[in-house]
Amino acid sequence: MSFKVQPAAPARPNRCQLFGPGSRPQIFEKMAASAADVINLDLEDSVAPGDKAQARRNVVEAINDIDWGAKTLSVRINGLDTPFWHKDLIEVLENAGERLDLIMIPKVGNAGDIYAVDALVSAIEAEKGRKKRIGFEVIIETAAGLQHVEEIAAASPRMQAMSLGAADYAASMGMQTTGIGGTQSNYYMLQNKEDAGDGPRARHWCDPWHHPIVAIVAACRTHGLLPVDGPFGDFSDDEGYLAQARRSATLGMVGKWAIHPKQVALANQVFTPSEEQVREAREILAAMEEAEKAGQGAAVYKGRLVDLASIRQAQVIVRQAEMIAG
Ligand SMILES: C[C@@H](C(=O)SCCNC(=O)CCNC(=O)[C@H](O)C(C)(C)COP(=O)(O)OP(=O)(O)OC[C@H]1O[C@@H](n2cnc3c(N)ncnc32)[C@H](O)[C@@H]1OP(=O)(O)O)[C@H](O)C(=O)O
Ligand SMILES: [Mg+2]
Repeated sequence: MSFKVQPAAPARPNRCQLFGPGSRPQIFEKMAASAADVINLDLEDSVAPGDKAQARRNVVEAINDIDWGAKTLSVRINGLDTPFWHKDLIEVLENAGERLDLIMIPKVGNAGDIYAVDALVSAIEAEKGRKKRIGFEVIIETAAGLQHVEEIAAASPRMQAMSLGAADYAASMGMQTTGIGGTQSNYYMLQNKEDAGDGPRARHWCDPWHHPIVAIVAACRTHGLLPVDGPFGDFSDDEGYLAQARRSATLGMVGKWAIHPKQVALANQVFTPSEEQVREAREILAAMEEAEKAGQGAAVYKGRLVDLASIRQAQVIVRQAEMIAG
């Protein structure tokens, strides 16, 4: 273990973030009634340029008037390369009440982007006498964002979470795909000719999102943030969504976006530890307690080795379950 102890991420559930365009106020009450842990009211890419001003007014009204219960409430502003982002912040933070929790900053390229938003948010908070400090979540969805992922994670004490935005990431990297997340038909390994013999050569699907996911998880875990998987665009493909979410959960992410309400239950299913997983984790902790009493650092559980690292792994699952249960 390094001398610097790994900081804990914010202790709040973040299994599913449900998005809705700020220009579509008819769905806001439905978003509030959903089972998502986090709500993202969008001012960015789901809102046409001509609708930005009205969308800001809709979002302010929704923050002030709708009962969002215990959900984390976030507004996604426009990118710093647009003429919209400063007005998003000024109009929302000057007019919305203390119910707002987070600002989501898209297409972040380096720590300087966070510094700029932090400076403006700090000035508005001070001027308006806002009591609750607004937190930040960011989207890693450009080549520059990925290159600077660690400095971005460390950029401000306001930072709480980081998501992968698969669509803009693919565009920025020049990837040959128009899909938003999931398996890509042309990204495969082909079985050796010799191994296939006379039969057809098998294809093994690779995961084009693996590298950015691991980079985001490592940056988040180093600096105490929540790593989150972004959108899966084909909302008619539940199996595809589940497969993507399971890969992200296995790699350490805590949740995934929903761009349609039917994806909320799928995310909650994957990112809530199952009773079986929790029981097994508790049994491992009990087995290790017995081993420690007997002066041993390792034990056998269901025919396999468990040791001090197994305690830390099991604690991740038990803590997740306890935090979700409240
Ligand atoms: C890719 C990058 C991104 O930016 S992703 C995030 C931005 N995108 C969005 O915010 C889109 C959010 N989703 C929607 O706008 C809609 O869900 C839709 C357009 C995808 C589909 O809407 P539609 O109304 O056609 O869908 P129906 O199946 O008819 O709806 C059924 C029912 O649900 C209600 N509904 C629809 N959407 C939502 C929602 N988001 N939340 C809550 N409820 C919703 C709808 O009103 C219907 O209700 P009913 O009539 O049954 O009462 C990323 O940055 C990257 O780069 O990767
Ligand atoms: Mg995007």
